[in-house]
Amino acid sequence: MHLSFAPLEGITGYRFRNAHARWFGAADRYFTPFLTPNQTYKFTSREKNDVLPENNTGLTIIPQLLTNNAEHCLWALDVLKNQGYDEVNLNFGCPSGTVIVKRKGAGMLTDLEELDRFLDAVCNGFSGKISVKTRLGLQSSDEFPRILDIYNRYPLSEVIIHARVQKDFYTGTPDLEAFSAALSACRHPVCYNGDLFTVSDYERFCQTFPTVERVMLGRGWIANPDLGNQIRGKGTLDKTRLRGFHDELYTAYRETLSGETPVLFKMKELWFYLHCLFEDSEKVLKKIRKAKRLRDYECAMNEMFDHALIADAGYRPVK
Ligand SMILES: Cc1cc2nc3c(=O)[nH]c(=O)nc-3n(C[C@H](O)[C@H](O)[C@H](O)COP(=O)(O)O)c2cc1C
Repeated sequence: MHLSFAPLEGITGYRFRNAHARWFGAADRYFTPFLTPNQTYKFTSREKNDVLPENNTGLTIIPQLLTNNAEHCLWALDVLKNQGYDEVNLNFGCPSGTVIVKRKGAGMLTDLEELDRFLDAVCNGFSGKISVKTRLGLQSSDEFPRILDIYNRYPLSEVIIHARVQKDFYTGTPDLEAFSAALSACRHPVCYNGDLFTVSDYERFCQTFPTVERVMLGRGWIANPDLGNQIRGKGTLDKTRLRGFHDELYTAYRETLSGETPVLFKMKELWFYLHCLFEDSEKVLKKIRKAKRLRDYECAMNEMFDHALIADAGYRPVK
């Protein structure tokens, strides 16, 4: 099975990916959180840093773009190609309201003629590989057959399906029936994404879909950074490695972000997921979330590491 680390904006940037790979072994591929090419024809420094080859040494990285403008997209593909990336992923899945109103992300699924024109221009203008990460539709997965007809017209290297529709955001359960229909009808390699949080989730999925060779894991792999190894039957999560991972990431944020507030913000986001690994973590998580200074954070974080680890932990949303 090919395991891809899903992009989570604000979390799985280059510092996270490097620390993850060092302490838990690299994912087969890491997708970057979306970069947003626009009329400035410039990436922000955050975006530049995230794809800089020297910030991603030894990792297989697929940069992801969020745009509905073919010219901006082709510019970005060219810049990325010159940096050595011969494969780029297009985001047709972001459900956020501010993205949808601009007809980007899952908003690209609103007007299928526009989607067709966009893919036509981008696929004809770029010689590298293009994959898409998509939702099943906006309101209903009944929309997907028509969307897939369009994907099937272009030489995409992969279709990654987050088996939900836009209006679900991240709630409810993935629509496996619609995924199954998509799997049969798609002429490209298909990668499944959605709610594989534990080894048992993964095994159940493989039993249901024995022909699927690619899955993408997001929240579950962040909540349990050892999930990939556990899926491969060689995971041995222990606090030493987890602490090493934490400390490397914490140090990297302190060295590269200015001031305590952005560092605290990043660490709080990480613990939103990571606390799932620890027994009785709710109270300590609250302390982490309330920390206003790094020294408060360190106290709360040390207290968290005093808690026992849960053996078969998986991501669970905070109540
Ligand atoms: C906070 C957050 C940020 C995300 N950022 C991105 C992103 O930049 N690009 C993208 O394609 N998907 C993004 N996603 C969606 C994930 O990549 C993934 O599709 C989703 O979490 C479902 O997979 P999972 O159930 O394994 O987590 C984001 C999700 C969350 C919760």
